[in-house]
Amino acid sequence: MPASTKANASTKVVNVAVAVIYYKNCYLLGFRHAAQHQGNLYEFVGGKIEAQEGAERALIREVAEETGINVDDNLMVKLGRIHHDYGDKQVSLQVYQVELIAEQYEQHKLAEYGLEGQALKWVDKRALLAGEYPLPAANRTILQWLQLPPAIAITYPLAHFGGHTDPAAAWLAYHQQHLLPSAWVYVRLKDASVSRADRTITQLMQQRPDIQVILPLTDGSLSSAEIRDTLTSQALMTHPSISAYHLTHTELLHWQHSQYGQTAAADSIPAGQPLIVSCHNAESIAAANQLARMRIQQQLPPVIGIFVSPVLSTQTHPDTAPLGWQAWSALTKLADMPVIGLGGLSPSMIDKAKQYGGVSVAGIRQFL
Ligand SMILES: Nc1nc2c([nH]c(=O)n2[C@@H]2O[C@H](COP(=O)(O)OP(=O)(O)OP(=O)(O)O)[C@@H](O)[C@H]2O)c(=O)[nH]1
Repeated sequence: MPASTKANASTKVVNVAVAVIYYKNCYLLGFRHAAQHQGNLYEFVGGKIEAQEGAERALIREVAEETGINVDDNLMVKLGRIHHDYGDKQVSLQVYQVELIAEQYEQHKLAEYGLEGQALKWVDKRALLAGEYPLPAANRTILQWLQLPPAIAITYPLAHFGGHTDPAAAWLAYHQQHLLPSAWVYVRLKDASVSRADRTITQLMQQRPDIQVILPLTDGSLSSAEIRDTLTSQALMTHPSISAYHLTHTELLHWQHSQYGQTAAADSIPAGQPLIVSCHNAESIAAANQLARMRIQQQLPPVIGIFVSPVLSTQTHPDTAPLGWQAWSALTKLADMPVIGLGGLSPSMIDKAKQYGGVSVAGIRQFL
């Protein structure tokens, strides 16, 4: 690095394109030379975005320069953007997932060194996510993003079982039977009392210890501080099956506009888990980006995804006009975190969602 750049090292933000290259469960890592910034650590392939160069072009160039893999025609799905201050250097990472085709993987799977002499390694996703390969601190958020599955189930409302003498028992029996093995499930029981909902969710997690639960922070009308004050609720919040807390669009905007100021409002969002947020428009995506930046700055578990909805029309919200794939795609470009499609979708639409800029699809009927 030239001396003139060093003088501004702490203030200048370096824009970096990062490629999470994978084939099935194999992920490509490079190893940073000891003399490099964040040296002696693994990294995803990538490098600085040149002036006048977009992130995707930079990524194609860097991948070709560093590995010889031509990803010009590969589908790139944006995962998000991370601003990280290393103290000696500030970086803004624009992170994309790049899925190789079998032929590309076969051609490059035995390469031990890249074109710049750096060591390369294909690693198993499970070991990568378990932290077996030390990466720069900014990459912690990327590993959390990569936990998101391609499909997320959302539970039926209690009213769906209204014809039963004990709707909560029927809700429990149905979901216990129908959730797929190891499913991620956003558990909504907003039409039950909070204590009843929390008891039922706890029972579901006991009966199905394989599932990963996304837990609503509130019942949608009260602040998080006012609910979950029973022992059951407190135990629920820290249950090992909880993968993320969920904030609604309204809660997100409330957080942003809080009369107490953003720091106090942020304190009302529990620190312990990653967050998933619902967004319907550019305004709420901007708020989600703001929340995500704050979580990273405060070294709290990040915002791992946003539901952007409704993509298509749904039976549950027949009066809400759907965004349609094009408008949905335009919204995904604004997000600094992975986007999950919701509204009128089925698990088989994951490839279409990826083409339009999302990483996962979610829903009720087709997912249970
Ligand atoms: N390529 C890559 N860079 C990363 C990752 N995570 C991360 O924080 N970075 C940071 O992003 C910057 C990437 O810059 P770079 O690779 O083009 O440049 P460098 O600092 O290694 O070398 P240079 O300044 O001599 O060109 C570095 O500061 C690096 O620490 C990652 O996963 N891949």
